[in-house]
Amino acid sequence: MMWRNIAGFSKAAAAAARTHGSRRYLSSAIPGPCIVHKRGADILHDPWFNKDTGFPLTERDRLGLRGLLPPRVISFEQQYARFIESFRSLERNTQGQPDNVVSLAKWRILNRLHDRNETLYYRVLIDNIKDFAPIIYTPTVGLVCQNYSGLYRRPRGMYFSAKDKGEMMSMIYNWPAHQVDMIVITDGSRILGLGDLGVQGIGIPIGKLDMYVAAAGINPQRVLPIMLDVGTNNQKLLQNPLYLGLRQPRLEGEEYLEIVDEFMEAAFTRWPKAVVQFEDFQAKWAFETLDRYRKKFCMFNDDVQGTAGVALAGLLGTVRAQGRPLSDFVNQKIVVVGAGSAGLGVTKTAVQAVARMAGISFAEATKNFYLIDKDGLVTTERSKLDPAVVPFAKNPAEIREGASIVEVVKTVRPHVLLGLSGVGGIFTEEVLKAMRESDSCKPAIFAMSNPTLNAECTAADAFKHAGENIVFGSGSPFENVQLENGSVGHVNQANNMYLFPGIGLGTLLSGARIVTDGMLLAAAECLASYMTDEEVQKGILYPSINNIRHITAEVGAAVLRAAVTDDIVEGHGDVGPRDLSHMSKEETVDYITRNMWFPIYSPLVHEK
Ligand SMILES: NC(=O)c1ccc[n+]([C@@H]2O[C@H](COP(=O)([O-])OP(=O)(O)OC[C@H]3O[C@@H](n4cnc5c(N)ncnc54)[C@H](O)[C@@H]3O)[C@@H](O)[C@H]2O)c1
Ligand SMILES: O=C(O)C[C@H](O)C(=O)O
Ligand SMILES: [Mg+2]
Repeated sequence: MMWRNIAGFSKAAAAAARTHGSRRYLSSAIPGPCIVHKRGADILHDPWFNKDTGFPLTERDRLGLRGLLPPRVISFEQQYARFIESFRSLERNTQGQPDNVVSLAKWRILNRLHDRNETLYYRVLIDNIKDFAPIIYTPTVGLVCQNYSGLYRRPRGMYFSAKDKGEMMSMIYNWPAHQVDMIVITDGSRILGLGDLGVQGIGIPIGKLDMYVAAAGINPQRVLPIMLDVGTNNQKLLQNPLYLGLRQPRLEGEEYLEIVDEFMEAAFTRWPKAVVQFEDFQAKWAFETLDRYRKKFCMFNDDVQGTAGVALAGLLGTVRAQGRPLSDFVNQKIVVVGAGSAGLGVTKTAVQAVARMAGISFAEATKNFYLIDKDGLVTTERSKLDPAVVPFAKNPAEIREGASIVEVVKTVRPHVLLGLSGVGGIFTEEVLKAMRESDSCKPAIFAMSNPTLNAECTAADAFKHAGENIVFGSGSPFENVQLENGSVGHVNQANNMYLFPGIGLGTLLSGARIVTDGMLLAAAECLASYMTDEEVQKGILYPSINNIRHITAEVGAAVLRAAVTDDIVEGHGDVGPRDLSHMSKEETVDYITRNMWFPIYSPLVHEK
């Protein structure tokens, strides 16, 4: 495995490395120079520029590095092989140890490389994305956030706290990069299904931006993870002497919004062309901030909008998996468990799709959708109904208010059971067995909550109890399941990682100043049509993560073209709006691909 990667290594470098930052190569194999304003040891301590033992002798002379490194120059390929070898040896040495211990050990070795040499780090990440995504992203990133105060060694990203009120406009200039393209921001209030983790939630923007670099080829010098620390309501953290965030309850109401407003103004004042992704905000603030900013700033909420697109692609895939035409989507009965930022985002988007396909009103299109929250089935009988769920509340004459998941499944016999509740194991044996009576010939079960222990069920249990003919998706990765009938039960990772990198990149390269519904729908449709009928009929709804750069280029192109249709593109760099609007679909994909950063060592040129 390792050697296959390394064998493909230099060819991939020549083919994929067309640009490094904004600098174009003279030929596809020769990297353009990279300007550095430091010299000597300062370069070795800067992960953006550091090449460790890889600095050629001439560069060591030019940059004042001679004598600061062991004499032998080690090639990038050798450094790569050395890292992979130490990773494999860590795997061997930790065999038999508890999963959490092994996962954190793997995260640490990758994180150390990240802190030391970003070029090598991103290269090993891109080439081994299937193995490494579960470490730097979901599910291990959840464990990292839970243990962040103990794991903390060096800062990464920026921290804006409630104590910084009035200072943010100047603070934002403390960030060392002149250009920032992608910002991922959280307030730590709903980290995966792990709840309020306060300042420790910074791991999520870091992991998401690592995926931006790996999947979308955003230059790592132009990404910015942001933690908005407005306090925490997590008592355990407040009592932990090692906790690194503000020791106060979360700000609420106007006080809270003033902090977010100030950050948004500061960020867009310094980088007017950046794209901001909101991530893991508790539902009330996820919806409120989306409403507040989406017409004013170039932003989107990944949990609400990215998840909705990935789920819609999965739902359309399940119709194809049944061997039915896509138009049959309007007849699918869908039970959604979880009515928070993700569950509501998914339900609303799926209902809109039904309304569009069937040519009926939104209200009529809700007929086949059943929404369940912590108090059971949501009906109009519920007292203090949250306005956001009102459109989906059922008539209690159909099924009683507060009906349990199993009751709803037994009564409705849904085609799809989709979980976004954050509660591990609530698709119990009884619930899964009830899905055997589904009206679908290929019932679908999506246990989308993260991380792994919060999934509504495991893949193995789903195939065991609901039947071997099901289609299965989960937010966190699970191994495929060997079925008793000799075939393989395919596990789909129904995770917004398939869309957010393309949404961000397509938006950035279009120069659009907002993210429209049309752009988001185009992203979902692109993902939905990515798989062949043959694959979908085998239960494979999403592509392999190994193809993530290709998927992202396609999704990015779809997003950009939708922005052209919406007439909101302003262009990017030398490419103006007219150029964008004249590009064919293939040219758009090519334009997106050429703008992806690829990690190789560029000659460093010192400038004062
Ligand atoms: N796979 C993905 O791409 C993806 C994307 C976004 C969110 N998620 C996951 O979805 C989960 C929920 O995220 P969110 O932002 O919507 O959270 P949220 O807190 O906004 O919503 C959770 C919802 O689940 C309901 N719920 C709680 N306990 C329940 C129970 N026992 N039975 C039924 N419903 C119950 C709550 O009432 C609420 O409506 C998290 O685990 C998150 O990691 C996954
Ligand atoms: O972070 C993920 O893996 C997906 C999603 O954004 C989540 O909040 O669970
Ligand atoms: Mg999220």
